[in-house]
Amino acid sequence: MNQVKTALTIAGTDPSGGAGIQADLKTFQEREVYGMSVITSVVAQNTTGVEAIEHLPIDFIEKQLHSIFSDIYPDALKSGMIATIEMMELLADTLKDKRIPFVIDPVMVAKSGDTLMEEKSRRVIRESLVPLATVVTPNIPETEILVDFKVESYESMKKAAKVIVHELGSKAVVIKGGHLNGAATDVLYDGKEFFDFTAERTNTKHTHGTGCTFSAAITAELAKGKTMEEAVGISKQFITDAIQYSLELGKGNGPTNHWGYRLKGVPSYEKGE
Ligand SMILES: Nc1ncnc2c1ncn2[C@@H]1O[C@H](COP(=O)(O)OP(=O)(O)O)[C@@H](O)[C@H]1O
Ligand SMILES: Cc1ncc(COP(=O)(O)O)c(N)n1
Repeated sequence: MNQVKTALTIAGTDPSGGAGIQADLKTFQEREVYGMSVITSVVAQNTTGVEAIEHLPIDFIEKQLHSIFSDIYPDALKSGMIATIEMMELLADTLKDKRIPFVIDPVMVAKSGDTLMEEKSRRVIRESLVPLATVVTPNIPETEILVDFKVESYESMKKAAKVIVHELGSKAVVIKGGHLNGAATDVLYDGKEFFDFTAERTNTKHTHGTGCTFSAAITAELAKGKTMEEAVGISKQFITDAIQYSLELGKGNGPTNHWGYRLKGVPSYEKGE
């Protein structure tokens, strides 16, 4: 039997199941890697927004990390909601000598507009975590905070990508164009070359958890040993299908559909429409 690959997510929770740890674990399962999780913050949220946030004590996050790394060593890991400077420092300290792919989704603000990362931590992530990343996956507003200039066009995405790799020190970056108009184009830069990943924009408000799902898919593919270009390509297709078949659940912005890719080519009456 082939040895199963393992992936770890270090992030906050979403009890409604569309974003955060829950989205990551569903994605790991769909991408056929064994999923593990370390919870940083427990978030009372749903498709309409965030009601309350409780950060776990820092020594308890440390204990969870110890439980993982002393037992089932992951083949790749990702971080999502890392709200405080103490959490960033703990993570940096834990990961600095570990030679496994590390995907950072620099989650700052939820789609609902609620803050998920303390204001004062937003700049600290640049110095503490980004230099350790194999790849960072910011959306446009997060990119603007990382690079300190406006990103409103494809050319400025490329300029920001260069800053994130050459000045902030990440090995690679994928800047997600979900927040711009027109086609959904993401730009991967690996320090040498640019690669574009473009998909038709789906006209839907049900995009809760898109960033989490996309970065979890990249993590799973890197765990399997795919190259960065392959991992991003597979994950782009995965998230495009998940958005195309997103779910009208809840009263706000519904979640993406983690098994969307399985519905392609399936007659509509079997899709439950
Ligand atoms: N309406 C859409 N149709 C197709 N792809 C989309 C749409 N919105 C976002 N995407 C894609 O989903 C992924 C996540 O991007 P984005 O929504 O910008 O992240 P975040 O959740 O961090 O804000 C990217 O690949 C982006 O291009
Ligand atoms: C715990 C947690 N992590 C991340 C997001 C961002 O998800 P999105 O911006 O796609 O709603 C979220 N809502 N909750």
